[in-house]
Amino acid sequence: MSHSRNTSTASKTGTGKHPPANLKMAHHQAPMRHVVPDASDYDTTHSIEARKYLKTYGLTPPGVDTYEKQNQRALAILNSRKTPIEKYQYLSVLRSTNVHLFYRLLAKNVKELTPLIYTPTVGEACQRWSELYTQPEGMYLSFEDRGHLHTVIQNWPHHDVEITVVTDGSRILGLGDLGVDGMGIPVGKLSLYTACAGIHPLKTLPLCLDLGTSNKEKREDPLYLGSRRDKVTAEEEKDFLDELMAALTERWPGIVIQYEDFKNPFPSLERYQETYTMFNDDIQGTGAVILGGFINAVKQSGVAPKDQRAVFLGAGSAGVGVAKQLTEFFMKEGLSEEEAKKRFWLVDSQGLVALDRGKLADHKIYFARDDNGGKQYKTLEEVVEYVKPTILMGLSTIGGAFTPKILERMAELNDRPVVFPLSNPSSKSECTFEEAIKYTKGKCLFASGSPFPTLNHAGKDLVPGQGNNMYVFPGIGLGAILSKSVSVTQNMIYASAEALSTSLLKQEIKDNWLYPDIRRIRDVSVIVTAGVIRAAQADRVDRELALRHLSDEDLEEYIRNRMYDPYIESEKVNEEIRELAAHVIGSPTTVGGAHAHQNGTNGTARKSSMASRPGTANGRA
Ligand SMILES: NC(=O)C1=CN([C@@H]2O[C@H](COP(=O)(O)OP(=O)(O)OC[C@H]3O[C@@H](n4cnc5c(N)ncnc54)[C@H](O)[C@@H]3O)[C@@H](O)[C@H]2O)C=CC1
Ligand SMILES: CC(=O)C(=O)O
Ligand SMILES: [Mg+2]
Repeated sequence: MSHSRNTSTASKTGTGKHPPANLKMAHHQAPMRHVVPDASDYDTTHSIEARKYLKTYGLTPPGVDTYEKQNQRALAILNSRKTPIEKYQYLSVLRSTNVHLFYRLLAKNVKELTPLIYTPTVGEACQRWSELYTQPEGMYLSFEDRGHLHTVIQNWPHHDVEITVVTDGSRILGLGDLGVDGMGIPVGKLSLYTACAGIHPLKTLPLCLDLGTSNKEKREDPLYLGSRRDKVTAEEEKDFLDELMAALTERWPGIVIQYEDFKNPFPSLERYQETYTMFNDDIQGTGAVILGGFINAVKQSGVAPKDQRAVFLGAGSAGVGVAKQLTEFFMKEGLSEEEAKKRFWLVDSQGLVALDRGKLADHKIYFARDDNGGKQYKTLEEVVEYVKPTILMGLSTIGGAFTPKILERMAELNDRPVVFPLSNPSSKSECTFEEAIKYTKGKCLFASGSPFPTLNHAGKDLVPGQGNNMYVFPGIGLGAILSKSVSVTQNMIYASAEALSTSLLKQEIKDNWLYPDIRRIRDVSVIVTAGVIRAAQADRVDRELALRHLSDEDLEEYIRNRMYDPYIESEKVNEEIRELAAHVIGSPTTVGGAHAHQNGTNGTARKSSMASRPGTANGRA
């Protein structure tokens, strides 16, 4: 697993200017490490002297790879795997056996690989987690562990965790309650934290809570690896989470905690958001990412906020989270709160959410309509006819719910209808990009939760936007970590959306994109992180006060320099050898008792190819 028992190369020996005392060598003594190698120590790019130093010499084939060759081999193996789930499995093995190679590969192929480690493939991986389980990739805490969570958490082998993504598996994407099989989500989200925001992989903790499952099929599946109990009550969950939050922050006081894919996450957000450095990705991250794209959509559609009419299919955590975030935007654009919230019509499995419909869940009341004249609108089609929306959002988990008829109607009603089918994975998307383009005759402003391929329409290549919280959560988390925020405020969330909306290049704007190219995600995450840090400062929740005095440019540079880079990480072992060699008088190139060889093209002075490149966002509009 990527979180192997041994600490990283860096933490074993230190990477500061002076080698630790126990590694200082007397004359003629060979430098050597007296620790068990960890998985990435077997990297085939390591030089011969590095292998001797790491005591992995003879344990890998004798040839020394270049990064390029190694990438090529890994890609060829990946491409030879036929199905997405087989590719997912190969990538999981790679992350466990050579974490830096995994992230080098991901960095170079982020657009191609993200759908394999994240939505949509992670959905199937979760559905089949117990069937396919081969290796530990995170931490599981069970309801039976209550009272002892603090002790169990001590078993996590890494001492410096900065961020955790925690789920109880009760609403995994649009796939329902998958119990502990939901572990794929924290693993996938944290891989994106590392790839997109450069949080060191060993500082991330994927966490899955086994609080039982309401999924009978799982409970009766002989291979299922969770407890067979039904879902615990809301009260029991609350007590468990109270203990969890205390235990996590006791072991790692600065930890940022991201809640993910809980069936009803509103109570925990309300309970912890001011006390802990936490946020809920499905409510807040999704709200922010959709606002970020929506700000750009408004510019293109030219419809003023007061004239917008938004119909949402789905009134759960994501639906309400997005509607709340857009409400805040409308208010900043000059509408009163009452006027702003009246721009929204939410539809759930019972139809239009209206006050006179009967008892409503607490989180739906804010947007419940009181102007429906006693009439209940049961279907989306009826609501579209009644509201005549400018915006159609899908956060319902119902694949295909945006029917050809509804899409055609949106195009009749608007010059540029906003159509965002945001449910995941692809099978749950309310429509495909192809359907949206076909039935709106290419008029719609489109973003989907899961990726769809580029299309040619009327002789023009159209690129679908991906309205997925992956554009913001890495920056929200990194911003909270670097600013050492005591909490994640609403202004920090809003700032992530605004920053995202400004991250497009001139060409991307010219091409009518709503979101930046995913291949630039690290640059985008720097911009989002900077926005989040500035908001933390404005709210005075930051504790890294020195950052307040940095110019915007210096702040971005500061962020870049703190991002994990898998190339630099792999070079650390060479750095250590150089430092040690400098202390071995008369044998600067003699390591492990053997004569040193040159390490091919992987020169130790190699510059990062990912981060630390100031000015990469120069073309930004
Ligand atoms: N694109 C993105 O970044 C994100 C997408 N999502 C997706 O949004 C979807 C919903 O997530 P949550 O809101 O957290 O789930 P949730 O379970 O809290 O809400 C689902 C909502 O859909 C409604 N619904 C269910 N069946 C329906 C039907 N037949 N007709 C109309 N409405 C129906 C439910 O009544 C509920 O209001 C999921 O598919 C999830 O993957 C969630 C977070 C982020
Ligand atoms: C993207 C995401 O967080 C979800 O679908 O739940
Ligand atoms: Mg989610």
